[in-house]
Amino acid sequence: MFQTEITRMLDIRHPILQAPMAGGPTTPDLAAAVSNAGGLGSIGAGYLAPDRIRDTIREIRQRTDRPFGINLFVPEQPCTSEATIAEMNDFLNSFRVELGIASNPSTPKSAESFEDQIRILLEESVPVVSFTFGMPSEDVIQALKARGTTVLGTATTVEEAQALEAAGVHAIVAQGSESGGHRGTFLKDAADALIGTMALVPQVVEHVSVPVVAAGGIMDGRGLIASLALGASAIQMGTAFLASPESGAHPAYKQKIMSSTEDCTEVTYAYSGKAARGIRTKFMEEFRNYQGAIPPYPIQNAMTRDIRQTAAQANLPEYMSLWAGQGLRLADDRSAASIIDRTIEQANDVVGMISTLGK
Ligand SMILES: Cc1cc2nc3c(=O)[nH]c(=O)nc-3n(C[C@H](O)[C@H](O)[C@H](O)COP(=O)(O)O)c2cc1C
Repeated sequence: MFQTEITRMLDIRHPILQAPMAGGPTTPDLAAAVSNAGGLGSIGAGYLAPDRIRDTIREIRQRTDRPFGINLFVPEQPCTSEATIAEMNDFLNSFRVELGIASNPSTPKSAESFEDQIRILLEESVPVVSFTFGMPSEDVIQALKARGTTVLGTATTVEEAQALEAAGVHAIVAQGSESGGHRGTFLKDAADALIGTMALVPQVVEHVSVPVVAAGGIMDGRGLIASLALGASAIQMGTAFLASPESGAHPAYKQKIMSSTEDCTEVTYAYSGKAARGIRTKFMEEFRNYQGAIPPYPIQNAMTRDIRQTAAQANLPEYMSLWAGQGLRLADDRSAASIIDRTIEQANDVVGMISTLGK
């Protein structure tokens, strides 16, 4: 048993958080399986409409009576010109031709209402709420706390961790640059905040007094013990769960996870306008030739949605966003519960091995 500040704070058996992964991978089945196995299951709800969030929370509650988390994107105020959007649309039309979809002259609706999403979380008294892409207002944090919710923020630098602590979060997810998915960076350019987990975690631990959760490239019990040694109170694993049967990731995406190598991921702005790490695709490669500016998140995300959705329907992973971290070669397709069990077993073995060192 590894008891830490986080296991006590979240009332979980193991210091393992399953990363919220918006866009489909995190299903009620996955979150509940992780929570039932003693970790903290969670749902990436950033793209979900408020009613869908409510339904999802209820579906999780039908499957577990253990704590679980819901994650939201802190909204941004994107600013771009009509000319940038038009130029991007022209470029994207070449992909649309390849996929046989009609050209898309208008910018689709880009984001759910954050206020309405928060209202549902307050009404449902969700056990844990986490945020990425920024800091919610102190009013939001206080309102959640008043409902008994534990609030987590995501930091990619020490400064972001300090800002989140000052805003009142209970704990901080330190997201190293190995991480799959979008960078949570919000106080500087994401390209200037690519700090690896091993360097980031102890620096954040030194500079904040709330517990720290290590994320990025952690795939098993070795990563758990390494993170605890760096001062983290828990780990958050995303890629490790992507190919599990409970994950809602597209079958072609799971297949790519299971067959890829550790050097095939890269950080791209192509799909969403925000830095994110994923398996290299034809879509990403063709963006290397793009000379214009990429509209910021969430505009670019909305502009590429039809391409990603059509590609998923046609089973064409080369046009899909295949977010994954650098540890993906250690991913396996076992059940979420067995991933948790094996992580703890392996962590115990590592502790045994370490205790023999120096004897
Ligand atoms: C497919 C995918 C989607 C993600 N979506 C979110 C999200 O919606 N919210 C969030 O806070 N983090 C998101 N992340 C990042 C994770 O929270 C976490 O930082 C990351 O998975 C840790 O690195 P790992 O993938 O190497 O385990 C996502 C990661 C992946 C792989």
